[in-house]
Amino acid sequence: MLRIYAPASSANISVGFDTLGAAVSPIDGSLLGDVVQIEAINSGFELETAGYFVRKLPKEANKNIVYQAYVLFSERLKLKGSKVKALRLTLEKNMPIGSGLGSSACSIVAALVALNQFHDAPFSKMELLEMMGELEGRISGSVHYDNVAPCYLGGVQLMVQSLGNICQKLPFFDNWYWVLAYPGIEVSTAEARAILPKTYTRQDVISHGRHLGSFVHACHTQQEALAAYMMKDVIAEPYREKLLPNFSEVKQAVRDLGAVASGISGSGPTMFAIASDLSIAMKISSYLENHYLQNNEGFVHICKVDNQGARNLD
Ligand SMILES: Nc1ncnc2c1ncn2[C@@H]1O[C@H](COP(=O)(O)OP(=O)(O)OP(=O)(O)O)[C@@H](O)[C@H]1O
Ligand SMILES: N[C@@H](CCO)C(=O)O
Repeated sequence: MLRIYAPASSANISVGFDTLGAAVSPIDGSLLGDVVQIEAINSGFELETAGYFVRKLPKEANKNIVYQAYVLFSERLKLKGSKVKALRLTLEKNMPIGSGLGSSACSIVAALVALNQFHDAPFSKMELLEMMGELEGRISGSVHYDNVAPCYLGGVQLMVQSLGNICQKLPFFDNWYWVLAYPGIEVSTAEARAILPKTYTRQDVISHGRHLGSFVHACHTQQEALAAYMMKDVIAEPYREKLLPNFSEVKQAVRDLGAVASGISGSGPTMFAIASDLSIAMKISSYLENHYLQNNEGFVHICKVDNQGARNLD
């Protein structure tokens, strides 16, 4: 029996819409992600579901993205001249849906990594990642890798999507704490994408290029202050902030508490704030608990970048 854990991720990092994403793990050692278990059975295929957020999943099994991952994996395996084994998949759905923490990515990545290992790795990393992107595209309406890539491979990933590589790992700042606050409400990624403009002004395009280029340069040259300063979003945040409760007020407050950067995690409603010091991260965490959470499904975690990505639990 195999048990694969796939961690939460924070896409965009303000400055890299659809092109940057970080895998994250709570510093208290708790697991923030989905788990997929796979075991051999005598014949056919079975899907079981468990976990706190299972009640939020579609009732029809074939709408569960884990089922679709199984179908896609089987089709691709057939193209390689092999057949899928008889197996039972169990999804432990620990991640809230529509959270901005890459919930569907966690399920997709855990399922495909488990299926690949169970069949003795017929697919390369990039082949598997391409399938992950396809499945993520079915959910959000367009293929984007900024959750699945870090969730699968760990670290902060830049989507290069060229010359045989979907992504490459960026050097980052080991001392940065990510305070992630999920308010407990749902924002659909597809809807949060639909409200974005179809075109941007030349000024926005120039600003975006300058911010992203400078951010990547700052990561490579380890200029922490420059990287934090460049974490500005002209593509999504101005149009999405209305989907988040009191976003601009809360953003200002976490800045006043010492966050070096803050913004929307993925398509929201989770907010992230970055602190280079644990005591500041703790102050921000308690502020967000008291001022950003909307109900008792919400939570705040102080995290660091998870450099491992998807992994075996046993
Ligand atoms: N295993 C699964 N996990 C999460 N969502 C699933 C799963 N299977 C099917 N879905 C459906 O996919 C959609 C996920 O929506 P959406 O992309 O907004 O959420 P998300 O992946 O949780 O977003 P985010 O990346 O912001 O966390 C929902 O309609 C949900 O019912
Ligand atoms: N880059 C995607 C991430 C979705 O989690 C978006 O912002 O729509």
